[in-house]
Amino acid sequence: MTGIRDIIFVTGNLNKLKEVQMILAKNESDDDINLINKELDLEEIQELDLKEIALAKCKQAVSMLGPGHAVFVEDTALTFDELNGLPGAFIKWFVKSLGLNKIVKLLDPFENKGATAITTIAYADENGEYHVFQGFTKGRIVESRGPTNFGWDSIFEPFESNGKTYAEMEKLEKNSISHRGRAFDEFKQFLFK
Ligand SMILES: O=P(O)(O)OP(=O)(O)OP(=O)(O)OC[C@H]1O[C@@H](n2cnc3c(O)ncnc32)[C@H](O)[C@@H]1O
Ligand SMILES: [Mg+2]
Repeated sequence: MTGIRDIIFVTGNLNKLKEVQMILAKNESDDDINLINKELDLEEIQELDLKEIALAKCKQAVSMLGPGHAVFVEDTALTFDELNGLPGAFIKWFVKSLGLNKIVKLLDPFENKGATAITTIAYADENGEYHVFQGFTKGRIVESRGPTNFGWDSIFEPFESNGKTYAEMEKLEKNSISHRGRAFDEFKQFLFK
């Protein structure tokens, strides 16, 4: 499919929105997305299955917006190697209730500080069909370094970043290796295939 398409992104997270706008700003072809942000209060089901969470979020968005729109949501998780998939999607509540320093301390008993950042995108097309895309970035949990304005950016050091935390990286650099950047690579491939 070619041309400009209106796609609604439902999120209340401005940091996320800014990254997604940057990621989608330039396409390889003439195709383009006109990204429309809607801030709807979506309930997040308590689940470990990331695809189920994103799909449930997207279905809620569709029921609030009505049929006929192309709409997507994304849900971002952080899993620790030693905690078998946790905190996963619950990372949001860990950041809110514990704060970054206590999250780092959770891993004190373990030598392995390995973690994986995962973005799951759930997209409902104009015909009401659902599609899911994911991106993964591996790294490790470190003492907080860099600005702390975006979630757990300052305690996650990707293996591909030459020792920088996400928070210490330029946005373009982060997007080029990030969980979000990779999930949107998949999404764009699907949209413009
Ligand atoms: O409205 P939505 O899109 O749901 O936005 P949210 O802030 O609720 O986001 P999530 O449900 O995906 O929760 C993910 C948590 O991880 C944080 N987060 C998301 N992407 C991140 C990134 O790239 N780097 C660091 N923290 C991130 C975010 O601030 C939340 O605390
Ligand atoms: Mg959320």
